[in-house]
Amino acid sequence: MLPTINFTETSAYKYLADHFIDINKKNLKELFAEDESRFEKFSLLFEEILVDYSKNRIDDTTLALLIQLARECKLDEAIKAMFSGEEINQTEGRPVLHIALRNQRNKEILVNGKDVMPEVYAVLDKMEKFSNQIISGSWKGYTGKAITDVVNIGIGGSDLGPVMVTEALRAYKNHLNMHFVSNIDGTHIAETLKKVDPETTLFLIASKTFTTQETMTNANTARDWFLANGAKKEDIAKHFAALSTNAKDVSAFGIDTDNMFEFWDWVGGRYSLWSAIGLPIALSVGYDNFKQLLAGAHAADEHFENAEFEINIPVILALIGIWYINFFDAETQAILPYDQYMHRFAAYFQQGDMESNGKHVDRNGHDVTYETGPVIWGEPGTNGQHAFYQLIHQGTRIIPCDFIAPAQSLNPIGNHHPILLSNFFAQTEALMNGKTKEEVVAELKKEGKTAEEIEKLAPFKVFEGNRPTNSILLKKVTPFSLGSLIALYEHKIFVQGIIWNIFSFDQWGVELGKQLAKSILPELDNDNEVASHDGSTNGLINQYKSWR
Ligand SMILES: O=P(O)(O)OC[C@H]1O[C@@H](O)[C@H](O)[C@@H](O)[C@@H]1O
Repeated sequence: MLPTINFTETSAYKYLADHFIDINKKNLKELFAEDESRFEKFSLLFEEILVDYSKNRIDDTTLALLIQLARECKLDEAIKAMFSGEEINQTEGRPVLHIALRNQRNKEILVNGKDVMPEVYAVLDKMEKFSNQIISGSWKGYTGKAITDVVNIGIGGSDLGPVMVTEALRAYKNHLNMHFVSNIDGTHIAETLKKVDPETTLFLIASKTFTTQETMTNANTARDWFLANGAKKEDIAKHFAALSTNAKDVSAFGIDTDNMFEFWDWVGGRYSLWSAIGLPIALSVGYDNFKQLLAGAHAADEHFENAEFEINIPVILALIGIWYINFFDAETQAILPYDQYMHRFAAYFQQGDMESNGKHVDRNGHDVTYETGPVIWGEPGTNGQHAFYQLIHQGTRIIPCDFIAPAQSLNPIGNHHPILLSNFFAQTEALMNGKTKEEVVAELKKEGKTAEEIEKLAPFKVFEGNRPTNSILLKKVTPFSLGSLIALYEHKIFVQGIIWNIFSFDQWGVELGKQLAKSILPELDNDNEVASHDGSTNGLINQYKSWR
């Protein structure tokens, strides 16, 4: 059982509320001027990842109080509970053990008294064998040709993780063409099927439950297309595999359970890229790289489980997030990778964070009286700079940002990388220091503007600065470093959920829309006017019927 402490009733929270009044008067520039050792104090090096959190509106007292808050909320007990396989997903009656999927030290992890590691290793072995066969071409399609294209059909956690990682590790990929179909919109599968040949395509049907409407509809369409283009039912075994926890429905679909890669209900969908759901990753970059990804995540798990809170990256990042959300009223958090390969990283953690911590009921079943999970968003730099950074620099809202960049480029062409990184460094500096009126006036004078022009223009050119950022500098994006980075973010989400006293591993909020869609679908079968809903929904459905 997880602790159920209301963090706003802890003494640390009360001290933080007082301390906030002081910090809120200070700006980051002053904090740096006051303390020359901020960077040394407020940065952590883990493996080949440097996390600099010194450009945050914190000082020694803030951090000490935030850590006291974590202690009062019994974060240490919660971490132990997760790592030891307790049923911490209490609303679904399950443990939360993505850490077991990357456990590399042959340590037993017990679920209901049974060690899950032998099963985990058995599936990994099966993934290794299968991915080697597909990559080497020894696995043949129904006409004897090797597989050239892999189409992963899945949605949410059964899509976003593999998409994000295969893109982030594109520099490591082999000859296989990877495709991902998630949307129920027929366009997604139609456009994908135009690109592939049934004789050389492998379909992976990725669904934890094997009941998700979008995935099953897309899977049926793919199977129909396969059978309509020359293949026979018995050929399905060579071209369809399932990644699922639901063996019964997998075989009812017609997939041989030999081609089923299993995982378990203790793996949450949005934490499942480390499981059989990661098969497209193993296919795209090879099994050894997939194992490196797991190894990187495992290293981060060990850090999270064992490091003192003062030097624990997920704990520090989570607490700083709470500082902004619950004291500065920040509503969003931007994730800004300066790495084109990581272009889906923010989208991935949109699900990871928002589906985990978008909750308004605490672990006692009561409405919370404070804000919980932030809106997560972001795009890769420098694209974002030319689009939405205006609001980050000069808007009215505080938007804490994580800037992420690799020191070494996987495509070191000309001076692209130094230019990219000069922007990465410049942005956090600009956000922190801003530009004063005096600086603006001096600049305008230099440009030869008149006193009148200067007076008019100056207010618009002032940057107040004092805008907080974390900088995460990786030596290089490798399967190992990416695995670590993802796991650090996962654990950050866990820590925030513990402090907010919410359940981070269920997602009841996605069910209502699904239920209503199911009840509306039969109403769309005929042209009768609908009157069973509210006026707006009736009006929309009836207009749709008149236009289709
Ligand atoms: O893997 P499944 O069972 O098809 O589920 C896909 C997604 O379904 C969504 O409804 C859930 O909110 C996600 O968490 C999940 O990842």
